[in-house]
Amino acid sequence: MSQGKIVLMACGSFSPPTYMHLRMFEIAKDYIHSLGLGVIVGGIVSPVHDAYGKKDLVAANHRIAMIRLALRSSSWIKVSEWETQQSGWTRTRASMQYHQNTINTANNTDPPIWLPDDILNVKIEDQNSNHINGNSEDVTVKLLCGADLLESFATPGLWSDDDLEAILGRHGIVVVSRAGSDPGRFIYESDMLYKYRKNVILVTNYIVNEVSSTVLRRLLRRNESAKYLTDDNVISYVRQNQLYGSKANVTK
Ligand SMILES: Nc1ncnc2c1ncn2[C@@H]1O[C@H](COP(=O)(O)OP(=O)(O)OP(=O)(O)O)[C@@H](O)[C@H]1O
Ligand SMILES: NC(=O)c1ccc[n+]([C@@H]2O[C@H](COP(=O)(O)O)[C@@H](O)[C@H]2O)c1
Repeated sequence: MSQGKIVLMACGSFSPPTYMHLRMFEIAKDYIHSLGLGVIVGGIVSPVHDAYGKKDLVAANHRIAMIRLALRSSSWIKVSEWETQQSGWTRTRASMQYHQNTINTANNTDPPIWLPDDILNVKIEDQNSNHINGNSEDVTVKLLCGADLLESFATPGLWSDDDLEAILGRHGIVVVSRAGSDPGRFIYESDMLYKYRKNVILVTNYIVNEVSSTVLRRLLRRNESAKYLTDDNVISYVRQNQLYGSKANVTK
């Protein structure tokens, strides 16, 4: 069953970005194409606003610069600065709607499509909010996430039921497995996820890789080597700017 044109959107801190943050786009794209579940026409990395306030969240300008460095070799994944430019934290549902509306308003041409970066910088008030599911040629923005983010749906008070209904019902999500997670069981045990299970694409990552931003930050602040866990340019950027307690003169 084809679901038409899809843009994958990953939200998170990306503080700093790791290879796995980008690898999950490739794994998801291959899976969706191999099963004919849709046509991936783009990928968006949407870093969270500074006001999200998570521990070790460095300023958005640094996180965006690092994501750009890590994405230099990608032809289809782009960073969106939009969330970071709002006056505060934006709920994921609103961000997905904004990006979907923007893409569909600006771009109803044949794939491969992509938008110039400046289109992603428009304010939400400028958007036509009635665009969702209006045209069969429209792009659907789906949330791309690891199984831990899916499991956060059950954290009391973190996600509203309305938002989950919209994300699952109108957009859909693509979940990449992580070590120790059982997303299939998690979906079965959640009434909300079970109701919308046909809009949840579960992707098994057989090449398990548990690199995380936490692991990278630990290595960097201890001035140990973080090489081959993220792009060399990201590591250099971290050291040059002495982020996460790292030192500028370390070369490994
Ligand atoms: N190793 C991984 N495998 C699958 N998904 C991952 C992996 N690392 C991160 N992700 C996913 O990337 C997205 C962004 O995550 P986030 O920025 O919180 O990264 P993180 O590395 O888990 O961060 P931190 O260690 O700071 O909590 C989330 O959907 C998360 O599930
Ligand atoms: N209600 C919501 O929309 C909601 C709740 C919690 C986290 N999130 C998003 O999930 C991501 C979580 O990132 P971390 O895993 O780095 O904390 C962020 O992009 C954040 O905005 C959204």
